[in-house]
Amino acid sequence: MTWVLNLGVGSRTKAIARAISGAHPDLRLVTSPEPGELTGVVVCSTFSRDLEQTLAMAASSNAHVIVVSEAGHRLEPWSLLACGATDLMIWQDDPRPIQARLERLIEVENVVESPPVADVIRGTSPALRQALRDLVTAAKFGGGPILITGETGTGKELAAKVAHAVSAAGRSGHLVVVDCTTIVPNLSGSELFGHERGAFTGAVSVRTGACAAANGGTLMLDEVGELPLELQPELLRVVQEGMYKRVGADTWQHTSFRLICATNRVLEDDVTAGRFRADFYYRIAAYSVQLPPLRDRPGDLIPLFRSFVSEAQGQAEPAEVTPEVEVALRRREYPGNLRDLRQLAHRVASRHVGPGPVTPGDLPPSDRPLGHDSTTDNHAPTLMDSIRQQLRQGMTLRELRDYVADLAVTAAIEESGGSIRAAAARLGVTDRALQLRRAKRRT
Ligand SMILES: Nc1ncnc2c1ncn2[C@@H]1O[C@H](COP(=O)(O)OP(=O)(O)OP(=O)(O)O)[C@@H](O)[C@H]1O
Repeated sequence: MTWVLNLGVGSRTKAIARAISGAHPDLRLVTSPEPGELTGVVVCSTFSRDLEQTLAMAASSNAHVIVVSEAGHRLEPWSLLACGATDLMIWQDDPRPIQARLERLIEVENVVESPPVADVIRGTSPALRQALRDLVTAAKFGGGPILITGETGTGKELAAKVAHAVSAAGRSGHLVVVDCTTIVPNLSGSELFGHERGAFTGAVSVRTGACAAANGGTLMLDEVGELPLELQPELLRVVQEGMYKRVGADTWQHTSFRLICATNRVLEDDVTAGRFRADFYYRIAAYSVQLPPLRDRPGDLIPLFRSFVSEAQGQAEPAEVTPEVEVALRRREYPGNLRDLRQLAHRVASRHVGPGPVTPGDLPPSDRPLGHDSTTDNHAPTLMDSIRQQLRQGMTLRELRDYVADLAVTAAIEESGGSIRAAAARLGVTDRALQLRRAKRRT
């Protein structure tokens, strides 16, 4: 569902909103949205003091907001984008530019929700959703190399598979994955370029390398930060000109593929330290997509655990978990991100016998929390008690929502060691939205 949000009161504002709503069959007008209504794509007029609040609400609902402004109305585009707006457009008495933008956003969302993406990279948290939008936009609507970054186990290889599947390259050729940690420099990149018979000791026959195998498809260089420095200019030539020579050959070969690179390193630092070539880096980083660590996707933890358990047991329905197990899972750390979570779920699946939920005894001893107290969520009754008390004192639903949100903000900032950026990522809002919220609550 797509929405036009008409927050303004002036007749001109309403006229604009009506014109926009006529621009797309799915668009609807709402005047005072509730968080649950902010699904899909939202277009709103800007004449509202509630705009920042709406943007914060939209960010946590995975909704897009295109802010439509009248010509001459001064707005701060960069701060609005930092607050979570998707774009800022000037109303020119023509709904078509807005319609075109909407159609693109809807197309990207549809691809993000389609089985080749959603069934492979599971999860619905705002941080992951944004990364998937970036990935789909680069893969489907851009043509250059894509650099996927993220901590170990965040799904970079899966993301490369998804990018291959949704890009034009996925329709004809194969996805060829090369793990750069396994490339032996003194074979001069035979894995990538192939070699002629007798090119070096052990080259008993001609070999076609990954560049040939990926022709018409996608070449993924996993752990690209480990690619030997001396091979980078040759690969740069392949990416730019589509030409390369097999090791020991005189003749040029032609190839054409989409390059996707993945790394958990900060390549800019490697460039500065001279460990990675700057020209190669800027070529492979035409589009950059950063996958969030699991700690920044708290809403995905339990659903993914449940689906990993059922996957390991060959069950269609996600496994249930008891509240104690849920608390223990939430308090655990996952340095290997999704890989850790999946392996833990598989260990649990080997012990758990259904029907019925996963129980504390299903957690292997080495995966159990230390001590008795940490297996129960002592905060839940306290919060409920305090909500009851506030209700008795006459707090409205809106005030209660703010009250709980304030507690969540405080907890996120505390747990992030005072870092607004990390807290904002955990809460699924932008840094600016969090700063604005705090500033507003202080006044
Ligand atoms: N969103 C996800 N949904 C389901 N499974 C996932 C998701 N992300 C990662 N996984 C699983 O986690 C494991 C690690 O994923 P993957 O190998 O793609 O991560 P990576 O970032 O490439 O890791 P590394 O940097 O260590 O190579 C795999 O078993 C993968 O199936």
